[in-house]
Amino acid sequence: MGKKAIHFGGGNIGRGFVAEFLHTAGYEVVFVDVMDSIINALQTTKSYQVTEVSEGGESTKTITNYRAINSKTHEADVIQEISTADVVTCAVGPNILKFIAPVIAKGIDIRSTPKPLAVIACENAIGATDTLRGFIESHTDSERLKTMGERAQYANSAIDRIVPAQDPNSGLNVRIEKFYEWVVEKTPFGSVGHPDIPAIHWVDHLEPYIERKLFTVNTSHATAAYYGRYAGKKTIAEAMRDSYIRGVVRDVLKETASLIVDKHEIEAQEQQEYVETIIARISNPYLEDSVERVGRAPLRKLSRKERFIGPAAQLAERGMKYDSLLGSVEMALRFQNVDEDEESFGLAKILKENSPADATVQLTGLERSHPLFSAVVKVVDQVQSEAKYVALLPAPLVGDARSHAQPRIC
Ligand SMILES: NC(=O)C1=CN([C@@H]2O[C@H](COP(=O)(O)OP(=O)(O)OC[C@H]3O[C@@H](n4cnc5c(N)ncnc54)[C@H](O)[C@@H]3O)[C@@H](O)[C@H]2O)C=CC1
Ligand SMILES: O=P(O)(O)OC[C@H]1O[C@](O)(CO)[C@@H](O)[C@@H]1O
Repeated sequence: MGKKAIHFGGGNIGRGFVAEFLHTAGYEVVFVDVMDSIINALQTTKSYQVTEVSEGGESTKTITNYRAINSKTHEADVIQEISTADVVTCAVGPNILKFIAPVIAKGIDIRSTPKPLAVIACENAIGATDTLRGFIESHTDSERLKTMGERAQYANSAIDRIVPAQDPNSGLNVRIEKFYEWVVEKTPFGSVGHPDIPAIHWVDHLEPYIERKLFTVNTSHATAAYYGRYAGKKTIAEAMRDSYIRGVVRDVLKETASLIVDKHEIEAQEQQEYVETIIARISNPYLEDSVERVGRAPLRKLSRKERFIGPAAQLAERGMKYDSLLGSVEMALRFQNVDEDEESFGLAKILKENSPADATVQLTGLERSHPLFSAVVKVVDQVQSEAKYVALLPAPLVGDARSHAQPRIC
């Protein structure tokens, strides 16, 4: 029998990154999703295309050998597929891991194949597979947990490839950037050995890779998104063409680079080259990437281990500079009430209903005694005060107040 991978989340990264490389590695891919339109499209087609776009032109790959199951309506089928699969991956968003865990737990529990299942969560989050594993274990009988290692092995990963929102008329086809990086821990596979997926860079220690990625790619990308949206830019490329925003992004990256070089064994020169690659990537004019997509889910992005508070907290602990990161936090706090982004409404509510210190605790998870805490409280206070000021103005003046609130943006 051929190799089989079950992939949760047939969205942009699922189709345009994970499935592409699983397919290239010779796996049959079984997509699992809850969105009828995606499942129907995957069930009624035999192939879709992944097109890499860059200055060098376009190059297209055709993805075949897949099936799809809707876990909302066919959970038992998903469980059966997992029981005989080689690999389970997911790209559903870190907040969805708890919803996919029960079905994975059931599939793992009935496995009788000699080789354990390899579980790799492909989310933008530190330790996403560990998080998924925690949820899977909480849905597994305590007696069965003792032998879990015979049935499943779990490895954390870092994934990097910009897949913007797609043209609604493009069906399953995906337009993406050429660059990609998929780094996965190899130690959890021990003597069994890791799955044979050539696109993966297998490493002993993931932390330097995932911190470097999250605190460079995602910190800079989200900074451009939040400053860009505030300045009325539509896309990240447009934001990055603005000399003020580009300068801010560079300042922020100087701070995260100082942490990465100080903490991990990465040379300053190597980090600088990485920074330049990332700036070029996020400035890519061939990717129509909206500031709303890149800024999405601000509550997650403002949380304790994430792209802003994560590095700023570590810099504060080391007595190093973090003020540019605070600027990104300030702009992220202004990503409120954005259409189709539930978290942006949650953010507005938290800021409206809490004191600056309580809002800081709720949003960032920072301990009140942490050296970064009071600086973030000040920023929260500032954003809350602006909202109160604007709320007091008669409606016709609100537009003016907003334009006065943007003097720093060219
Ligand atoms: N788009 C990008 O450039 C990158 C995204 N990522 C990460 O990949 C993950 C997915 O991102 P995208 O593909 O952009 O999002 P997306 O929204 O395009 O795809 C997510 C998919 O998950 C599905 N889903 C939601 N709940 C589900 C459930 N309970 N069971 C099965 N499927 C479910 C959705 O229907 C959707 O098809 C996120 O963690 C993101 O941070 C990482 C690197 C790059
Ligand atoms: O949901 P998140 O954390 O923004 O993840 C998607 C992000 O990951 C990246 O693709 C980088 O790999 C960004 O382009 C993109 O904004």
